[in-house]
Order: sequence, then C-alpha cells, then structure tokens
Amino acid sequence: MSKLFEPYQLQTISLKNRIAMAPMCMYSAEDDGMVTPFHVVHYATRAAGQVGLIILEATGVLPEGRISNKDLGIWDDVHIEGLKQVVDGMKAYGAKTAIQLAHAGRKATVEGEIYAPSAIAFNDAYKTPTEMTLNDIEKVIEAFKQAAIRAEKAGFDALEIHGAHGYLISEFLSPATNKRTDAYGGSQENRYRLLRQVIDAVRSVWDGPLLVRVSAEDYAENGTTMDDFIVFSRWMKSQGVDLIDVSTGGVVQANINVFPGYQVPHAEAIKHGAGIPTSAVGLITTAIQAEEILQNNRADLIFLGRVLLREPYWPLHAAKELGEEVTPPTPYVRGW
Ligand SMILES: Cc1cc2nc3c(=O)[nH]c(=O)nc-3n(C[C@H](O)[C@H](O)[C@H](O)COP(=O)(O)O)c2cc1C
Repeated sequence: MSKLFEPYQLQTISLKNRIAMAPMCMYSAEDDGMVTPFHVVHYATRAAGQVGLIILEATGVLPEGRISNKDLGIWDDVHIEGLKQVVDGMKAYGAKTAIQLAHAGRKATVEGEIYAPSAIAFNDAYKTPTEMTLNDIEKVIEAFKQAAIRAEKAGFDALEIHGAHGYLISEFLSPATNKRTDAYGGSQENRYRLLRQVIDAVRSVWDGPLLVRVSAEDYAENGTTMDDFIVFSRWMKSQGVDLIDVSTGGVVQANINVFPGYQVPHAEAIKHGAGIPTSAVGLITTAIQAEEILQNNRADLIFLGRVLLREPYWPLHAAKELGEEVTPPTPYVRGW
C-alpha cells in the first residue's frame, strides 16, 4: 500500500488519503465576497476527483483584508449560506473540507484604507498602508474569531489561518515588514503576538482541526528564517495547532530559484525541529514525487496547487501509477 493513499487522522477527522488541495484564490466571488455557482462546481469537481482534503481559497475576515474585491468573504453572516453550498458540494463527493481565513494586510488591493504593522508599501504599485493601532489589531483578532464561528456554521471540517505570503499575519512575523516598537514588534515573541492571539481567539470558539499556513523563509534581507519558524511552530503546537502548512516567500518581491519540491526541506525541518505534523507544497506534480516525500517522513500531507487546476482528477492518475484501487463516486469520472 502506498503512503499517499493511506488514510490520515487530522485531529478528529479522518482523511481518506494524504492528498490536499492547497488554497487558491479564484477571483470569482461577487464584489461583496459572496460565493458564485463557479465555486460550487470548482470545488466539488476536485472532490469527485478524490482529493482527500480541500482547502478553500483565502477568504477575507474583513472587507479591507481582501487581496482583491473578487475574493470570497466571511466577514458577515450573509456569507454563510453560499459557503455552506460549497461545503455540501464537496461533501457529496466524500472530501473533507477546510477554509483559509485571511487578511491581506498591505497587499490588499481593495478600495479605501489598507492596514499593516508598519506604514511601508509592498511596492510602488501598492497603496501605503496605515500603521495599525492597538484597536485595529483587536478588531482583526475579533474578526478571525467571528469568521471561525461562521465557518463552523457553514459546515467546514477544518480551519486554516493564513499566516503566509506577506499578508497581514506574515507582515507581523517578519522583521522586514514589522518595524513596530510596541508589544507587537521587535523580539520574536512580540512579532508572534498577533498570530498567537488569533490562534487563541479561533481556538476559543473552534475545537476541530486547525492548520496554520506559514512562509518559513522570506527570501529577504532581515526577513524571517527557518530557525524563527521552528520556534514559532513549537509555540503553535503548544497552542493546539494540529498541522503547519509550510510555504515560503511573499513578504517582499524576490526572484527565487524554484524547482520541483523546492519548499519540501522547509516542511521537513519544521516537522522534525518542532515535532508537529506538516504539509509540503510547491511544484509537487507526480505521484512518485509525492510518495517519496511521505515514505521518507519529510511531511505528513501533500498539498497540490496548480496541478489540481489543470487536472482535477489528479488523484485518480496517481492511484493508477501507484497501483492503488480507487473508485470515483460518479459513473462519469469512472469512465474517464
Ligand atoms: C491561482 C493561485 C491562487 C493562489 N491563492 C492562494 C491563496 O488563496 N492562499 C494561499 O495561501 N496560497 C495561494 N496560492 C499558493 C498555492 O496555495 C500554492 O502554495 C502554490 O501555488 C504552490 O503550489 P503548486 O506549485 O502546487 O501550485 C495560490 C496559487 C495560485 C496558483
């Protein structure tokens, strides 16, 4: 039996395999953050393709925290019903479901004021953000908490906090973007404070599986490093985080050398350095490559991004390649 098709127990939920769909913005929501029929079809199709865990794209916990005005929203109860339809579509095909709760910080491109730990623009094309007051920070923490309550009402099995890619939480974690001199800036412990408070707020209303996505390497001078993230991940583990979804980059624009599995060493270092389950993501496209990562205990789950946009039935190809019997739920997919 392959590792890729071995079930995985993620806290209280059982995943039928180790294949997860990485969160990917589809820029297809209504301007007010509402789900459209596209989302129902898009996510249910990957569920029919036998993806074990599907993580919905970055979904704004506040309207000013969206990357674009076509992002999904979860800042109001009005969003619950649409999200529930997306969840029901995925569940009908046997996938476990998660949603990425997000705030874009200085990388928001929406109308009006945008917010960040310090008043430094991402680049010339972006607005200069307003440095957040302590009240602004409290508002964000409360927004993550309310979003978690709404996600539970929509029926999600798991939650992921977006702490990566140079968005708000990542901006607080990184000394490259956090120049604050108060309790939220400076030392590792201070830069971690917002994430800690967000995790605590979410955990106060959510007992289920909790994932956090991080950028374990900023690729920036004076940015965060793997060593920082091993420390942060130990803290996250002690706060009841179940799995770290390990990505890299995004806090500054950097030309980095990407190649198949380029982020796997980060997932491996955090898994062993902090003693917490991790997922690996980034140019993982073949069953053999995914299987190698799991067999060598370098990560616990395989997150797939673009390959699942191109090929929603990727797990069925992978099953054939690894000699596994996997029966898709619909005659249409079975005949493929
Ligand atoms: C179209 C697109 C949208 C993305 N949106 C998100 C997102 O909403 N949240 C996130 O954390 N990462 C996002 N990512 C990054 C992916 O989750 C993933 O980490 C990245 O694409 C690398 O994996 P891959 O090589 O398998 O595509 C996005 C990537 C793409 C291609």
